Amino acid sequence: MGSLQLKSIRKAFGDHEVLKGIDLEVKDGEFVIFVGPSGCGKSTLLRVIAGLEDASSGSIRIDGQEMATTPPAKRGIAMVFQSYALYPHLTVKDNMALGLKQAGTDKAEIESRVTKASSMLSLDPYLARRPAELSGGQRQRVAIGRAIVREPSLFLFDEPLSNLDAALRVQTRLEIAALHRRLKATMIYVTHDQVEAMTLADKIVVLSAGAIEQVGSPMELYNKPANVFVAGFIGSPQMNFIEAGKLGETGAKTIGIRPEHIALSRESGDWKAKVVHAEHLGADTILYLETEATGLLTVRLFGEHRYAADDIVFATPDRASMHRFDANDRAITSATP
Ligand SMILES: Nc1ncnc2c1ncn2[C@@H]1O[C@H](COP(=O)(O)OP(=O)(O)OP(=O)(O)O)[C@@H](O)[C@H]1O
Repeated sequence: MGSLQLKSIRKAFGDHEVLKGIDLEVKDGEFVIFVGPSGCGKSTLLRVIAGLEDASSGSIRIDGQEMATTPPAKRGIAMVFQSYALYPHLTVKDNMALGLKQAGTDKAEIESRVTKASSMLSLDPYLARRPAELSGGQRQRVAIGRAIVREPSLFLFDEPLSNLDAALRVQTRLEIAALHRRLKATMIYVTHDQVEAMTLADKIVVLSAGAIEQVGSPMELYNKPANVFVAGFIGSPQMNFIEAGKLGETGAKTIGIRPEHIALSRESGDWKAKVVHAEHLGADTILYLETEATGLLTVRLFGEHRYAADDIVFATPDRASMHRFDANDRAITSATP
């Protein structure tokens, strides 16, 4: 079990209100990811759920039980930090077992849980080592193992992969996805990484300045962003925003078009443009264009292309994939599907 309900959670540090009334439902077994710009309150929200910070007001329920006065150790939560927070003088095995020992768990039970977690995370060869003798990825697996042995109803991850290099991030990301499938536990995860958010989450929560902008599955957020903020935040490279008037569009203030929804040709198309810069990434080509009609435009083409700076090209948006936003930056949803 591990459902979570947050109602009107507020948190202020002095007169700085960091969380401005958060309402959120997380179902048992869901993988929920918090994303948002630096300083928007992601870590604070996670810490409030864990009980490491008290909310200024609001209600936190885990499996229906109010947690406001429940200390962190009694919430059935395990938290995995970016910094691993392992004890340097203890072996891997003792680091994993420590929380259970402190809780007075029976020796045989500790042995059995540590053995199970260690085999799940391929840590068996390292059980006698100390953290300093491990790679960053191995240390993070120990931190995850220490969380698993507690058999929590809720796992909280605060940017667990951000200290790892690119290859290890991918590997550990796949391990976390497999772990979620296997444990069927509820996981709440903070990240800056779009790929982590899009690939791991059942549900993404987009936060901005202490408030929720939108909650939805990765594809809902990509295909149907509720407002300009979410449209610009989800997706890389970022969506292009064009003043609707420039395109002769009435009834909208801003038109959004993703870089991957624009076709390019040397011969003809809707908008004549000059290539300002070309990034050849192998699988993709990212082009930055200057157009008279729309101003700066980013285009993402799949595969290799020979476009280069100063080339004259023609860009044509896929009109069916355009997003329309009103004067309040909210998405205009068409009446007809
Ligand atoms: N203990 C504290 N005392 C005062 N202000 C704090 C404290 N902890 C966080 N803040 C402030 O609260 C705001 C939100 O911080 P938080 O760490 O939750 O953001 P975040 O979204 O996790 O950011 P990042 O992505 O940079 O980690 C920031 O403005 C931060 O300075």
